[in-house]
Amino acid sequence: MTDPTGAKQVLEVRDLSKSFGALQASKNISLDLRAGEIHALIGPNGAGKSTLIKQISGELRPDSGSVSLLGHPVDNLSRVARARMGLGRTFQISALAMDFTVLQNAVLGALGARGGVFRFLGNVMRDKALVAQAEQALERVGLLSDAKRRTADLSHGQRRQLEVAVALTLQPRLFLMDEPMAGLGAGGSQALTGFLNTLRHEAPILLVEHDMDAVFALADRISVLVYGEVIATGTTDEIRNNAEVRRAYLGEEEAV
Ligand SMILES: Nc1ncnc2c1ncn2[C@@H]1O[C@H](COP(=O)(O)OP(=O)(O)OP(=O)(O)O)[C@@H](O)[C@H]1O
Repeated sequence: MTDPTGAKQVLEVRDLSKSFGALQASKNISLDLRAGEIHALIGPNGAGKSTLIKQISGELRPDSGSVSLLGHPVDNLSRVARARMGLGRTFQISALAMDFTVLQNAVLGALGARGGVFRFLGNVMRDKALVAQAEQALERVGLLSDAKRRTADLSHGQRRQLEVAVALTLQPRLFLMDEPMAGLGAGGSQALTGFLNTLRHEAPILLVEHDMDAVFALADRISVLVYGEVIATGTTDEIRNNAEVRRAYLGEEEAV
Protein backbone atom coordinates (compact mmCIF):
# COMPACT_ATOMS: atom_id res chain seq x y z
CA MET A 1 0.00 0.00 0.00
CA THR A 2 3.03 2.29 0.34
CA ASP A 3 5.32 2.96 -2.62
CA PRO A 4 9.10 3.56 -2.54
CA THR A 5 8.58 7.33 -2.06
CA GLY A 6 6.50 6.61 1.07
CA ALA A 7 3.24 7.78 -0.55
CA LYS A 8 0.10 5.79 0.21
CA GLN A 9 -1.42 3.98 -2.76
CA VAL A 10 -5.18 4.01 -3.07
CA LEU A 11 -5.23 2.11 -6.36
CA GLU A 12 -2.79 -0.47 -7.63
CA VAL A 13 -3.06 -2.05 -11.08
CA ARG A 14 -0.68 -4.91 -11.84
CA ASP A 15 -0.04 -6.56 -15.22
CA LEU A 16 -3.56 -6.09 -16.52
CA SER A 17 -4.23 -7.59 -19.94
CA LYS A 18 -7.39 -7.70 -22.03
CA SER A 19 -8.05 -8.82 -25.60
CA PHE A 20 -11.09 -8.42 -27.83
CA GLY A 21 -10.61 -11.26 -30.29
CA ALA A 22 -7.27 -10.64 -32.03
CA LEU A 23 -7.03 -7.07 -30.67
CA GLN A 24 -5.01 -6.70 -27.46
CA ALA A 25 -6.53 -3.57 -25.87
CA SER A 26 -4.51 -3.78 -22.61
CA LYS A 27 -0.98 -5.19 -22.53
CA ASN A 28 0.46 -5.89 -19.09
CA ILE A 29 -0.58 -2.51 -17.71
CA SER A 30 0.74 -1.55 -14.28
CA LEU A 31 0.06 1.79 -12.63
CA ASP A 32 -0.96 3.24 -9.30
CA LEU A 33 -2.75 6.21 -7.79
CA ARG A 34 -1.40 7.81 -4.63
CA ALA A 35 -3.21 9.74 -1.92
CA GLY A 36 -3.69 13.41 -2.85
CA GLU A 37 -2.64 13.11 -6.49
CA ILE A 38 -4.11 13.48 -9.94
CA HIS A 39 -2.65 10.84 -12.23
CA ALA A 40 -3.57 11.55 -15.85
CA LEU A 41 -3.87 8.81 -18.43
CA ILE A 42 -3.35 10.10 -21.95
CA GLY A 43 -2.97 8.53 -25.37
CA PRO A 44 -4.35 8.57 -28.90
CA ASN A 45 -7.91 7.51 -29.75
CA GLY A 46 -8.30 3.77 -29.43
CA ALA A 47 -5.18 3.39 -27.23
CA GLY A 48 -7.24 1.54 -24.60
CA LYS A 49 -7.88 4.23 -21.96
CA SER A 50 -11.62 3.55 -21.51
CA THR A 51 -10.98 -0.20 -21.57
CA LEU A 52 -8.53 0.20 -18.69
CA ILE A 53 -10.93 2.39 -16.69
CA LYS A 54 -13.70 -0.20 -17.16
CA GLN A 55 -11.46 -2.99 -15.84
CA ILE A 56 -10.63 -0.93 -12.76
CA SER A 57 -14.28 -0.04 -12.10
CA GLY A 58 -15.41 -3.65 -12.51
CA GLU A 59 -17.48 -3.17 -15.70
CA LEU A 60 -15.10 -5.34 -17.70
CA ARG A 61 -13.23 -8.44 -16.56
CA PRO A 62 -9.51 -8.53 -17.44
CA ASP A 63 -8.02 -11.68 -18.99
CA SER A 64 -5.19 -11.52 -16.45
CA GLY A 65 -3.64 -9.20 -13.88
CA SER A 66 -4.99 -7.66 -10.71
CA VAL A 67 -6.54 -4.51 -9.23
CA SER A 68 -6.34 -3.44 -5.57
CA LEU A 69 -8.36 -0.64 -3.99
CA LEU A 70 -7.25 0.87 -0.68
CA GLY A 71 -4.96 -2.12 -0.18
CA HIS A 72 -7.60 -4.79 -0.89
CA PRO A 73 -7.66 -7.01 -4.01
CA VAL A 74 -11.01 -6.45 -5.79
CA ASP A 75 -10.66 -8.84 -8.73
CA ASN A 76 -13.63 -10.90 -7.62
CA LEU A 77 -15.82 -7.92 -6.66
CA SER A 78 -18.61 -6.48 -8.81
CA ARG A 79 -18.82 -2.89 -10.02
CA VAL A 80 -21.36 -2.09 -7.29
CA ALA A 81 -19.17 -3.59 -4.56
CA ARG A 82 -16.19 -1.54 -5.78
CA ALA A 83 -18.35 1.61 -5.78
CA ARG A 84 -19.41 0.86 -2.19
CA MET A 85 -15.73 0.59 -1.24
CA GLY A 86 -15.37 4.21 -2.36
CA LEU A 87 -14.59 4.05 -6.08
CA GLY A 88 -16.29 7.06 -7.72
CA ARG A 89 -16.70 7.24 -11.49
CA THR A 90 -17.73 9.79 -14.09
CA PHE A 91 -18.54 8.64 -17.60
CA GLN A 92 -17.58 9.65 -21.14
CA ILE A 93 -21.27 9.42 -22.07
CA SER A 94 -23.77 10.96 -19.67
CA ALA A 95 -25.62 8.62 -17.31
CA LEU A 96 -28.08 11.29 -16.08
CA ALA A 97 -31.89 11.04 -16.18
CA MET A 98 -32.70 13.92 -18.53
CA ASP A 99 -36.36 14.39 -17.49
CA PHE A 100 -35.49 14.65 -13.80
CA THR A 101 -34.49 17.87 -12.10
CA VAL A 102 -30.91 18.55 -11.14
CA LEU A 103 -31.76 17.89 -7.47
CA GLN A 104 -33.58 14.64 -8.29
CA ASN A 105 -30.51 13.33 -10.13
CA ALA A 106 -28.27 14.22 -7.20
CA VAL A 107 -30.69 12.64 -4.70
CA LEU A 108 -30.77 9.41 -6.72
CA GLY A 109 -26.97 9.41 -6.49
CA ALA A 110 -27.18 9.86 -2.72
CA LEU A 111 -29.72 7.03 -2.53
CA GLY A 112 -27.30 4.79 -4.42
CA ALA A 113 -24.70 5.62 -1.78
CA ARG A 114 -27.01 4.19 0.85
CA GLY A 115 -27.29 0.87 -0.93
CA GLY A 116 -29.56 1.70 -3.86
CA VAL A 117 -32.81 0.33 -2.45
CA PHE A 118 -35.62 1.13 -4.87
CA ARG A 119 -38.17 3.65 -3.61
CA PHE A 120 -40.70 5.90 -5.33
CA LEU A 121 -39.11 9.21 -6.25
CA GLY A 122 -41.75 11.20 -4.33
CA ASN A 123 -40.83 9.42 -1.09
CA VAL A 124 -37.14 9.80 -1.78
CA MET A 125 -37.51 13.56 -2.24
CA ARG A 126 -39.12 13.83 1.23
CA ASP A 127 -36.07 12.23 2.86
CA LYS A 128 -34.42 15.29 4.43
CA ALA A 129 -31.04 13.66 5.02
CA LEU A 130 -30.77 12.47 1.42
CA VAL A 131 -31.83 15.84 0.05
CA ALA A 132 -29.32 17.63 2.30
CA GLN A 133 -26.53 15.32 1.12
CA ALA A 134 -27.50 15.97 -2.51
CA GLU A 135 -27.71 19.75 -2.01
CA GLN A 136 -24.28 19.78 -0.43
CA ALA A 137 -22.82 18.00 -3.47
CA LEU A 138 -24.57 20.46 -5.82
CA GLU A 139 -23.22 23.39 -3.87
CA ARG A 140 -19.68 22.07 -4.15
CA VAL A 141 -19.84 22.01 -7.96
CA GLY A 142 -21.66 25.37 -8.14
CA LEU A 143 -25.05 24.01 -9.23
CA LEU A 144 -27.23 24.57 -6.16
CA SER A 145 -29.00 27.58 -7.70
CA ASP A 146 -30.00 25.31 -10.63
CA ALA A 147 -31.40 22.55 -8.38
CA LYS A 148 -34.99 22.87 -9.66
CA ARG A 149 -34.12 22.98 -13.36
CA ARG A 150 -34.80 20.04 -15.66
CA THR A 151 -31.53 18.27 -16.43
CA ALA A 152 -32.31 18.33 -20.16
CA ASP A 153 -32.35 22.15 -20.02
CA LEU A 154 -28.82 22.43 -18.63
CA SER A 155 -25.88 23.37 -20.82
CA HIS A 156 -23.43 20.61 -21.68
CA GLY A 157 -20.93 22.01 -19.17
CA GLN A 158 -23.53 22.09 -16.40
CA ARG A 159 -24.42 18.45 -17.07
CA ARG A 160 -20.77 17.52 -16.64
CA GLN A 161 -20.76 19.42 -13.34
CA LEU A 162 -23.89 17.52 -12.31
CA GLU A 163 -22.20 14.21 -13.12
CA VAL A 164 -19.39 15.12 -10.76
CA ALA A 165 -21.97 16.08 -8.10
CA VAL A 166 -23.77 12.73 -8.49
CA ALA A 167 -20.46 10.93 -8.07
CA LEU A 168 -19.67 13.09 -5.02
CA THR A 169 -22.84 12.00 -3.24
CA LEU A 170 -21.26 8.54 -3.04
CA GLN A 171 -18.51 10.14 -0.93
CA PRO A 172 -15.79 8.43 -2.96
CA ARG A 173 -12.32 7.72 -1.62
CA LEU A 174 -10.93 7.91 -5.17
CA PHE A 175 -12.22 8.90 -8.60
CA LEU A 176 -11.99 7.50 -12.10
CA MET A 177 -12.87 10.27 -14.55
CA ASP A 178 -13.28 9.59 -18.26
CA GLU A 179 -12.87 12.82 -20.25
CA PRO A 180 -14.67 15.19 -17.86
CA MET A 181 -13.60 18.22 -19.96
CA ALA A 182 -15.08 16.87 -23.21
CA GLY A 183 -17.33 19.46 -24.85
CA LEU A 184 -16.72 22.14 -22.24
CA GLY A 185 -15.88 25.62 -23.47
CA ALA A 186 -12.75 27.38 -22.19
CA GLY A 187 -14.65 28.87 -19.22
CA GLY A 188 -16.21 25.54 -18.28
CA SER A 189 -13.00 23.59 -18.43
CA GLN A 190 -11.20 26.28 -16.41
CA ALA A 191 -13.89 26.09 -13.70
CA LEU A 192 -13.76 22.28 -13.61
CA THR A 193 -9.94 22.37 -13.52
CA GLY A 194 -10.14 24.60 -10.43
CA PHE A 195 -12.61 22.25 -8.76
CA LEU A 196 -10.62 19.07 -9.50
CA ASN A 197 -7.57 20.79 -8.09
CA THR A 198 -9.26 21.03 -4.69
CA LEU A 199 -11.03 17.65 -4.95
CA ARG A 200 -7.74 15.72 -5.23
CA HIS A 201 -7.00 16.29 -1.54
CA GLU A 202 -10.17 14.50 -0.53
CA ALA A 203 -10.21 11.86 -3.26
CA PRO A 204 -7.29 11.31 -5.67
CA ILE A 205 -8.21 11.10 -9.34
CA LEU A 206 -7.21 8.86 -12.23
CA LEU A 207 -8.02 11.24 -15.05
CA VAL A 208 -8.48 10.23 -18.69
CA GLU A 209 -8.39 13.44 -20.66
CA HIS A 210 -7.62 14.72 -24.17
CA ASP A 211 -7.48 18.39 -23.10
CA MET A 212 -3.71 18.78 -22.73
CA ASP A 213 -3.98 22.23 -21.10
CA ALA A 214 -6.06 20.66 -18.32
CA VAL A 215 -3.78 17.61 -18.07
CA PHE A 216 -0.57 19.64 -17.77
CA ALA A 217 -2.22 22.09 -15.35
CA LEU A 218 -3.58 19.36 -13.05
CA ALA A 219 -1.53 16.20 -13.19
CA ASP A 220 1.09 15.26 -10.62
CA ARG A 221 2.00 12.31 -12.83
CA ILE A 222 1.06 11.27 -16.34
CA SER A 223 0.98 7.80 -17.90
CA VAL A 224 0.96 7.52 -21.67
CA LEU A 225 -0.91 4.64 -23.24
CA VAL A 226 -0.23 3.68 -26.87
CA TYR A 227 -1.68 0.53 -28.50
CA GLY A 228 -2.72 -0.81 -25.09
CA GLU A 229 0.73 -0.37 -23.54
CA VAL A 230 2.02 2.16 -21.00
CA ILE A 231 5.06 3.60 -22.80
CA ALA A 232 5.94 6.10 -20.04
CA THR A 233 4.93 7.29 -16.57
CA GLY A 234 6.38 10.44 -15.05
CA THR A 235 5.94 14.02 -13.95
CA THR A 236 4.58 16.57 -16.42
CA ASP A 237 8.12 17.72 -17.25
CA GLU A 238 9.38 14.17 -17.71
CA ILE A 239 6.51 13.38 -20.07
CA ARG A 240 6.80 16.66 -21.98
CA ASN A 241 10.50 15.96 -22.60
CA ASN A 242 10.20 12.24 -23.33
CA ALA A 243 11.24 11.67 -26.95
CA GLU A 244 9.20 8.47 -27.36
CA VAL A 245 6.06 10.18 -26.02
CA ARG A 246 6.53 13.16 -28.31
CA ARG A 247 6.90 10.87 -31.27
CA ALA A 248 4.02 8.58 -30.36
CA TYR A 249 1.52 11.14 -29.08
CA LEU A 250 2.34 14.73 -28.21
CA GLY A 251 4.09 15.43 -31.51
CA GLU A 252 1.10 13.99 -33.31
CA GLU A 253 -1.22 16.37 -31.37
CA GLU A 254 0.94 19.37 -32.25
CA ALA A 255 0.87 18.42 -35.89
CA VAL A 256 -2.96 18.44 -35.97
N1 LIG B 1 -16.29 -4.21 -26.36
C1 LIG B 1 -15.34 -4.14 -27.31
N2 LIG B 1 -15.28 -5.08 -28.28
C2 LIG B 1 -14.31 -5.04 -29.24
N3 LIG B 1 -13.37 -4.08 -29.31
C3 LIG B 1 -13.40 -3.11 -28.39
C4 LIG B 1 -14.38 -3.09 -27.34
N4 LIG B 1 -14.14 -2.00 -26.55
C5 LIG B 1 -13.07 -1.38 -27.08
N5 LIG B 1 -12.62 -2.04 -28.17
C6 LIG B 1 -11.44 -1.70 -28.98
O1 LIG B 1 -10.33 -1.62 -28.09
C7 LIG B 1 -9.47 -0.55 -28.45
C8 LIG B 1 -9.34 0.41 -27.29
O2 LIG B 1 -10.57 1.15 -27.14
P1 LIG B 1 -10.81 2.21 -26.00
O3 LIG B 1 -12.20 2.73 -26.14
O4 LIG B 1 -10.41 1.64 -24.69
O5 LIG B 1 -9.76 3.36 -26.41
P2 LIG B 1 -9.62 4.83 -25.84
O6 LIG B 1 -8.17 5.05 -25.64
O7 LIG B 1 -10.51 5.01 -24.66
O8 LIG B 1 -10.15 5.70 -27.05
P3 LIG B 1 -10.84 7.17 -27.06
O9 LIG B 1 -9.77 8.13 -26.67
O10 LIG B 1 -11.27 7.31 -28.50
O11 LIG B 1 -12.00 7.11 -26.09
C9 LIG B 1 -10.07 0.09 -29.70
O12 LIG B 1 -9.44 -0.48 -30.83
C10 LIG B 1 -11.53 -0.33 -29.64
O13 LIG B 1 -12.11 -0.39 -30.91
